Amino acid sequence: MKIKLIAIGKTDEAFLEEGIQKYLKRLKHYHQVEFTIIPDIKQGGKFTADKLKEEEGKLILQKVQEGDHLILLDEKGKNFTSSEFAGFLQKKLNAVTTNLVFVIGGAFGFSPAVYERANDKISLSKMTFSHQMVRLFFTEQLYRGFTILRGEKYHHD
Ligand SMILES: C[S@@+](CC[C@H](N)C(=O)[O-])C[C@H]1O[C@@H](n2cnc3c(N)ncnc32)[C@H](O)[C@@H]1O
Repeated sequence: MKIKLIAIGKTDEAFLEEGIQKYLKRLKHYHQVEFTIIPDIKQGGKFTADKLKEEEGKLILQKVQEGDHLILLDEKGKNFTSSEFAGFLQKKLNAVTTNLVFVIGGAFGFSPAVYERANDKISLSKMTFSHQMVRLFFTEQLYRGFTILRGEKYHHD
């Protein structure tokens, strides 16, 4: 089973890309994690927010295979401490036999179709972050989660 992380649009800041790559590299020691970027919709700036979410949603759902366990990163999702998130991750690793797919929405979030397909919604904070920054925050939290599960000295409660 792979862990997949999907985001919309190229990471636009070198300082974010550097951090994301740093945690993806560290994650290799724990699990197979695949990061996929869905290219921005051409002329998307001319779309309404709802239309853009709908088109992005179609592309997101094309990447999700039948049976995949789809978890949305969403500011209105379940809130965890990092240790609780590690527990959530462990439960998914035990129970899910298909891919575990985490998705970060586009600048306006997700379409109703994506919400409908989702198995879980998790939040990193009640605050809203840019979809660019969430990539870095989440890869770090995923890494932190694995270190907690292994009892390594990275996280200190
Ligand atoms: C700028 S936010 C979208 C905000 C909002 N839904 C809207 O109406 O515009 C872009 C994406 O970043 C992710 N995101 C932002 N803040 C988050 C948080 N606190 N926890 C988890 N994901 C977050 C979500 O995937 C969200 O769809």
